[in-house]
Amino acid sequence: MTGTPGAAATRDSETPQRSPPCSPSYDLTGKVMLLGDSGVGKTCFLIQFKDGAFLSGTFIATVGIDFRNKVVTVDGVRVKLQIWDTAGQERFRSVTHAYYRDAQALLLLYDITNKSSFDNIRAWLTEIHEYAQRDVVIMLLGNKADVSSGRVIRSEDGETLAREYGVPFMETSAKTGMNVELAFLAIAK
Ligand SMILES: Nc1nc2c(ncn2[C@@H]2O[C@H](COP(=O)(O)OP(=O)(O)OP(=O)(O)O)[C@@H](O)[C@H]2O)c(=O)[nH]1
Repeated sequence: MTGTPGAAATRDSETPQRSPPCSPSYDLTGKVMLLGDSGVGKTCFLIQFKDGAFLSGTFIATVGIDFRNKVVTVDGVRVKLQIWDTAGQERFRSVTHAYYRDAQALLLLYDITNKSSFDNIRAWLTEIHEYAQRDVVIMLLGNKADVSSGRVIRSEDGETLAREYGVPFMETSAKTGMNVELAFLAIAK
């Protein structure tokens, strides 16, 4: 096939060397969703990744769904991540389910200071298996790892649960930025 000018989808799949001069500043695109109970830190996690900032203070729950783009470079390939930040509240579940199907990767968060957010991970995984693509990449994240005194979920508990479901795991902090970029880079691979 000859290259059609303006066909972004075609250019996205090409290597950087083969891109025409007016190509977009990325080679591939990927859709990532942030999932987990309300208050686990999904919005803060996304803001930390996108802007390197932490929103402290009043907690404003996400309504429905929102997204941001960020280009990352993985093994020399520029990947534009379209990151969907979902509302954790139950009442928005039917809205967010509609977006699962398009996601190539899911970051599933719990809060290490909140036991129910950890206990609900099994229910989240059930929903994921029901609504997402079969080959979706999933990573489990124990967020708020900067809070040492309020910790109720041990790192080993996160590891054990992740092993049971065959998904990678790490602890993160949207506050300090610990492992935030690493998590996105790992799923972008
Ligand atoms: N100490 C600490 N606090 C955090 C961290 N991440 C988020 N928070 C706080 O946790 C609260 C909830 O964060 P959000 O990012 O709004 O939570 P969410 O998961 O997006 O919530 P919904 O939009 O309702 O689904 C806010 O008060 C944040 O400041 C973190 O890594 N460490």
